[in-house]
Amino acid sequence: MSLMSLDDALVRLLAGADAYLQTVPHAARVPASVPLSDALGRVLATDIASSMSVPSVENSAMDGYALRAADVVAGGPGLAISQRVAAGQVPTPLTPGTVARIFTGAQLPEGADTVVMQEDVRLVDGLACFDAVPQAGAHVRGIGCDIMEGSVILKAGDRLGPAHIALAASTGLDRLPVWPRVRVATFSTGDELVMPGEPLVPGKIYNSNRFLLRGLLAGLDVLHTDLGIVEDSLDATREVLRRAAADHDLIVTTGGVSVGEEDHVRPAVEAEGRIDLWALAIKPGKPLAFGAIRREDGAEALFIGLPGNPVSSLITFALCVRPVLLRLAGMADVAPVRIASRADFSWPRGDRRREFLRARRNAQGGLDLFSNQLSAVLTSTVWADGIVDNPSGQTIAPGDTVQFIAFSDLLS
Ligand SMILES: Nc1nc2c(c(=O)[nH]1)N[C@H]1C(S)=C(S)[C@@H](COP(=O)(O)OP(=O)(O)OC[C@H]3O[C@@H](n4cnc5c(N)ncnc54)[C@H](O)[C@@H]3O)O[C@H]1N2
Ligand code: MOO
Repeated sequence: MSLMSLDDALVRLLAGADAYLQTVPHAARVPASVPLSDALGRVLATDIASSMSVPSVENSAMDGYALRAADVVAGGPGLAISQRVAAGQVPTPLTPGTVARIFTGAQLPEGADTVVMQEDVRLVDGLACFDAVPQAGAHVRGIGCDIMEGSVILKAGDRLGPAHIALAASTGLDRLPVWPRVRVATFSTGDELVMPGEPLVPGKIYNSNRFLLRGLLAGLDVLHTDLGIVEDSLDATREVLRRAAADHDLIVTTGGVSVGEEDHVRPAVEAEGRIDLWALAIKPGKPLAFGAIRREDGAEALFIGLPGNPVSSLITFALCVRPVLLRLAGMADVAPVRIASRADFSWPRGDRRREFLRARRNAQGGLDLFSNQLSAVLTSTVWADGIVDNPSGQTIAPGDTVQFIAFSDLLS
């Protein structure tokens, strides 16, 4: 079997996602305007420019006294306190030669250019006395020091996290335009699978991949339909694929994509659509399949078949399904961040395939490696907090620099 490089496969997968988006009827790709409280995890459909500056008026960064720096004489007799401004109040212009008592976030009186924090002010007979002349402009938050009116604060394609939504809120926006959620159907194949809670009769194993996919998809904020376990037969697999294609953008399966006679997924996809690529030069995850399933109306749903070994499922989801989902959701930049890191382990035999080794950051700033890297050993994925992206044939000695991808960047 000839294996495709991951980079080539990603080009094809993303081209497939882009081509799919072109086939979606215009009416189904209209951004929805959602309230901020529903925007978390959604992908922004347009750039957002702020209609106001933040802050919109000069205000104080400290509890203290607002004044004109030029009025202060170090060790002098002190200045009268002419007004008190709390946050939310509107001050009057500052009487020359006086100070205003002011609190954090309160608007600066016209004529004041500086705030002195209260710890640096002595009150003597009701006058504010200073031991030093403050630097003009100190502790003043200028108009627009966070956001200038008209500037772009959020970009089309941004995935909206808590900070994005808070930034929009700070400019008074109460709704944001987002793309529709991607619709994903999943099923597991394998007559050996039973669900947790059921008795484990001889020959069976528990279905862990179902929960893996559920969790991974929940983290990506898609509309997920879990079609359960499908028996190992060509007809049953074809029937579920047909059904799923009708109202989903992407179908993801686990298991049944290798070369055994009981691996019905690829033949079923070929019968109901087409396979565009199969088998990658990566370990784990070699037998990944990508293609499409025909719909009755002539359009297609995308298909990705993940290998059944649980670690292979997780790694191929992270490396291949996630970028496709993010692209379908409206994001341009879908590559995870690789961090150059120090290996505190040795890996004496590189593989012909590019390897993704389960590793964990240690307190010394290096990486430790899980002792068992078999693709059936799910324990490795809980122990690890990311993967080392190890090129084909590469051995690793302690102290070598390797490329690390954190699960936090890869699984959500
Ligand atoms: N002769 C060859 N055999 C295999 C090859 C090969 O190139 N030649 N490739 C191996 C590699 S690499 C992988 S990865 C697996 C992938 O096989 P499949 O995708 O067809 O998956 P299955 O055979 O159905 O299952 C593999 C393994 O994973 C377990 N499994 C499956 N589904 C689940 C699930 N939902 N939850 C938990 N565990 C699951 C299954 O019991 C098997 O142990 O093929 C190799 N074979
Ligand atoms: O590619 Mo398989 O996923 O190595 O075990």
